Amino acid sequence: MKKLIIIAGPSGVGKTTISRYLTQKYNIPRVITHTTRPLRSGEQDGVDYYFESADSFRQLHFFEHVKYGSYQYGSSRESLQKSFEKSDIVSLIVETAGVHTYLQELPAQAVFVYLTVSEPAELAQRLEERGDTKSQIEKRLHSPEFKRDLALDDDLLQRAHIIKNDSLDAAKAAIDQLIESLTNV
Ligand SMILES: Nc1nc2c(ncn2[C@@H]2O[C@H](COP(=O)(O)OP(=O)(O)O)[C@@H](O)[C@H]2O)c(=O)[nH]1
Ligand SMILES: Nc1ncnc2c1ncn2[C@@H]1O[C@H](COP(=O)(O)OP(=O)(O)O)[C@@H](O)[C@H]1O
Repeated sequence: MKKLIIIAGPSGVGKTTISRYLTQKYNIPRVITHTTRPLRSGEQDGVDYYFESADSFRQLHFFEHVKYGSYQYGSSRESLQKSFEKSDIVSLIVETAGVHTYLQELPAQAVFVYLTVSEPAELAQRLEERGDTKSQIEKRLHSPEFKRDLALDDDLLQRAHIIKNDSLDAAKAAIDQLIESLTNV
């Protein structure tokens, strides 16, 4: 059975870090999604996202898409298929509306991982260390989407594997356990 590990959580919590760990340790590819937001320093088109214009974004075939902050984000059917051609287990980073869509549309395949931290105030510092500018951080932290993704509704809470990422080593150990449980069935 194919499995889609859906990773969600607020900005700076470690979604990208954990998905990279899955690729490095388990060869689990990430479904590359599409966005109209500009590249951050260090990001690459086709690796971190497919960076789109408003026009090119409109022409894609989306499984689901959302507006987050000032930009559009979406996962295309093509990208999902491409990842499943490489591996039976793939990961996908989406915000919580996207999680709802996948849990509804692919209930048997979707494995939902929600990352948290004990001190949300630490997230701003992580974003700063990542190299986000002060104005990007301010905008993000004040967006309604960021505030919403600090917690889960009851529906999502029931389906979530909640992993605390205060310590990266502890989070990786929790992910290791999850992967073991998926590959032992
Ligand atoms: N629903 C949905 N959300 C996405 C998709 N791609 C990225 N996101 C979410 O968009 C939000 C903003 O992503 P990004 O600008 O990279 O910021 P970051 O969370 O600080 O790394 C994050 O919560 C992502 O999970 C997508 O294809 N669909
Ligand atoms: N447990 C942790 N403790 C401290 N810093 C972390 C931890 N996990 C990730 N980071 C760092 O925090 C920053 C944000 O992580 P990232 O994976 O980009 O978050 P997200 O994709 O959820 O926005 C990165 O610089 C990353 O190296």
